[in-house]
Amino acid sequence: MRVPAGALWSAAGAAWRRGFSFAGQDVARWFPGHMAKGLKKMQRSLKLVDCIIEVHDARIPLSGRNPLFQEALGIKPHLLVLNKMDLADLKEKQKIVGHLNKEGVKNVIFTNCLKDENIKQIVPVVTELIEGGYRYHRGENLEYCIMVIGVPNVGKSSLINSLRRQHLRKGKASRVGGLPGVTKAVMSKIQVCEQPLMFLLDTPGVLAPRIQDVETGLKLATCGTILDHLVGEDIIADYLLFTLNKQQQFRYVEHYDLGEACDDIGSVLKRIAMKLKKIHKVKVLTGTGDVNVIQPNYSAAACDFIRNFRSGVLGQVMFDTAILEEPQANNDSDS
Ligand SMILES: Nc1nc2c(ncn2[C@@H]2O[C@H](COP(=O)(O)OP(=O)(O)OP(=O)(O)O)[C@@H](O)[C@H]2O)c(=O)[nH]1
Repeated sequence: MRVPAGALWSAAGAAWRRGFSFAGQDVARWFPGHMAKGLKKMQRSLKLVDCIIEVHDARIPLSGRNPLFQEALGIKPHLLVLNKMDLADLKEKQKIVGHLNKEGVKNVIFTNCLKDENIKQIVPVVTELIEGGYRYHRGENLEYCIMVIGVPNVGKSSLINSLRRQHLRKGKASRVGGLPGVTKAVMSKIQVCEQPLMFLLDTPGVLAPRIQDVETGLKLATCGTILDHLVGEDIIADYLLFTLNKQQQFRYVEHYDLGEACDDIGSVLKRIAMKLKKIHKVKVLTGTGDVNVIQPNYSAAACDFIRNFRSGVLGQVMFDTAILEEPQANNDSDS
């Protein structure tokens, strides 16, 4: 039975954090250097490419994308695929698309690569973009070549596999992983469609995300685009709890049988650990020597909380609602 959100919003809610404290976080450490190399590799293959499909996470449609790639890779027809739509709260979908349009991103498709949702929309849009552009005038060569790019773990390999399932009825061509940075192989050309003949270059997921501030870094981390240990599971779990509460997404309360929502990560993790029976022995130094104390395993609880969120069990979330509310400058250039 689902408990109504209002019932979980106890009087304590009034005392909850209005903002998240980002003090002491060093985002410069969060992104490994190999990502810069990826862009160089992509530039080398660019001559082959007719269109770029940029994949990003639908839960962070307005943050973390790196607009520098456009400069580095040149002006090519561009489609933004906002993947993992099954995990995103898309009540404000039209607003999101409007915001992106104003930023110059004209072509946006929301997808779920695990269930092949909306995947069939991609080839017609890409075909139209290429034929409407410079390529159409090049004549005889009717083979289209597409480059897939994006920050780590947003589903680039899953998209390629999904396109193949939809158009070729073929199985996996591209390795899919649960951790950021799985796609490291040299770029290979993978056929995704027969009519028109279309190939994709599966690129490494090495576009460095753009981190304007610590909060953007935390959004990216919570969505799994940075290895958790670089940021710290405890910090990710705390930011996740803050976001779930702010959006009144209280499924975690039911899932972990907590009774009511709470804004204190320490007590939430303690209760999760107890429920999951995740406890461990810790040596405590006392005046009379070492004593073994049984304590809740906060790290294990944090990992479980984050993993369940990423699998969708704790409900859908939109991390960029605040950006949608901000006034936006009109930057209506081609993208
Ligand atoms: N819920 C959900 N999960 C998805 C979707 N697409 C991909 N995933 C999962 O996201 C994780 C990353 O997917 P990949 O396809 O490996 O992502 P990638 O961008 O190629 O990753 P890198 O190799 O790190 O660059 C995997 O666990 C996928 O199963 C989706 O639409 N919905």
